[in-house]
Amino acid sequence: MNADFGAPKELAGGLQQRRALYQPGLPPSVQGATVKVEYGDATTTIDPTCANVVSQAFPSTYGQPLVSFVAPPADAADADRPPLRVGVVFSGRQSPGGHNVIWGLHDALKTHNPQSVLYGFVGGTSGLFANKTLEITDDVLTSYKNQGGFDLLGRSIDQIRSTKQVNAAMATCRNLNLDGLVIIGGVTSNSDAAQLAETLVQNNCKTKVVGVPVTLNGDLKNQFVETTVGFDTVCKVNSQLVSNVCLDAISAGKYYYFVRLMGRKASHVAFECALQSHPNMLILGEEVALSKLTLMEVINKICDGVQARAELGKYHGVLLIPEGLIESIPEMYALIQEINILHNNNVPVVEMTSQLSPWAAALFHFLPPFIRRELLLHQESDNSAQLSQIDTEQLLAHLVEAEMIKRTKEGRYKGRKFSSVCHFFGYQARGSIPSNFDCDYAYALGRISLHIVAAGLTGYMATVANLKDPVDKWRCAAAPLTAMMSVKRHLRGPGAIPIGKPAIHPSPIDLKGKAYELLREKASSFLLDDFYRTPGGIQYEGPGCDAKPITLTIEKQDYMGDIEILKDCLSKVRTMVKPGCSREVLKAAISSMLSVTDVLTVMSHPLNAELPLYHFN
Ligand SMILES: O=P(O)(O)OC[C@H]1O[C@](O)(CO)[C@@H](O)[C@@H]1O
Repeated sequence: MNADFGAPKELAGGLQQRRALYQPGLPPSVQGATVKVEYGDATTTIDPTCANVVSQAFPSTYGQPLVSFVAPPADAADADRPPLRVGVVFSGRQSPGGHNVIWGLHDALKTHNPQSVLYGFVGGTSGLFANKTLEITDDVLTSYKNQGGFDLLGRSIDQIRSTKQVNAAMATCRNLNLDGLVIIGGVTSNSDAAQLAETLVQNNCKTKVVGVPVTLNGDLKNQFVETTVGFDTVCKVNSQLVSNVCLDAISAGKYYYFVRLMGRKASHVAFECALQSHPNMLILGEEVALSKLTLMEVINKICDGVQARAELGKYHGVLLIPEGLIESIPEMYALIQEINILHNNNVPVVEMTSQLSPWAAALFHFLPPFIRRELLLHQESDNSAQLSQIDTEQLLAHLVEAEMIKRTKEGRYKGRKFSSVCHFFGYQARGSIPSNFDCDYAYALGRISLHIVAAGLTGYMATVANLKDPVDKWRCAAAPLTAMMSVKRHLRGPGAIPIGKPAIHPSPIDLKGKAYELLREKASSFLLDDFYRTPGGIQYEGPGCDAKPITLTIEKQDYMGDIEILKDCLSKVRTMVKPGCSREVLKAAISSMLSVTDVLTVMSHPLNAELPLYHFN
């Protein structure tokens, strides 16, 4: 582990230094030293059928109200603000923007009272357990502002769960006399934050626990949380990489690129990247799980696509695969579960295959050796397989090739030989310099975290609503972690019994949502027309620097659109179509050159009816 955490780092000239000077936008309500805290309705849980289980597991922190932070009235008396002692820990995996949470927290803490102290736990959760701290000061932060990675403090495991771990965390809180502990991470870390908050209350420990939604996966999403820190950056970087391989593919016309994207079980990253770069195929884990597609059905679906393209004389293509796809295929999921049980029973890896059920063993032996080895790796802290280590893209490419050879032999496929190249895009994007959106969002969440502690609230997550709007319209709030919890069930349907411990679970893609509907509409055009889009690299200044995730924008679209986007679209379209053209021609022109968000905005804008008129005035 790096012994040098917190040391100033040398920023290369140019972009990196300019980024360190970027001042994140801040919603007006949290710009001052104090905020007005408004309490809303008491909460239950996202899934009301689990309310009893959650309330029993969290007797002290269940049912707390929603909280909003608004600007105090101009004539409000300046209240006494005693100094606070706060700790912060990176618990979840690295995600671009994480450093800005600490920066925002630090600035709010010092504005609250300059005597306040912020401790960062060195080495993540293991630093929290061992009370290894670094005092965060403005000097320490200087070279980490708006920078990628989690290298200011580092991280270890995303887990504060066992009795030993919880007791160690509590001992540190007591030892440092902390008023607050801010835990940065995704669904697993925030579930653990809820449990720690409850335990601290029950043990009369004064430390207030706050969770911050930071994960590239974008899967901590619910009625309180619109998106997570890092998702935007990671999708932008990956979309650029995907679009690069699309252009490479179409240039030589000889390879199918199979690209697996990080994001764990939910397919948000792959979905967003598909909307940004328009590859030929996207296999969503959520669709596969819903339709209960077997591995060979997935393979046949891909082969049908390859064959349809070959009939048009196309022997290249780009296919996106979420890393969680493997667990969405029912028989693979069942096999992984059997392996997990063997791990939990401490069965040595060499003995595992002999202890699988007959059908699981048959499937296991059907798989190529590299996948077998990867499936046997020890599971993650959330009991899922080590998805980043399983080369699902290679498995699919291997099986598609075998199926295309079979179809050729049977005379069902007469095209050229199928040829593939595989990629896994994950770590490359995870360490990226964060986008403006992630810098602003993370900084605001850091500031909100301090207001949660100062208000004496525990077991809350810092949240921001209205994210699709400019920063001055963002609404700052806090939601109880227990309100986001549910319990896994044995069976589907009304008789289903909740089992296991309450937790915040990853939210899948909404297959009834507007973004999905849009993608479905475009699917056959994506497959056959090579409707590739080149979003380019992240823009930090100038046009495009304020772009938000497409999925966030579409789902939150109020259909009044943004007049500026509309005008921009019109000026581009003006160069493409003749005056008086039909609506269809206009729509085709818009679709061919603009992003799906822009198309949606333009086509659904109230001015749309007058487009041809407006366009040529
Ligand atoms: O390989 P690592 O660093 O342990 O983590 C990989 C996992 O972390 C994430 O990047 C973030 O949760 C996942 O998408 C991925 O499966």
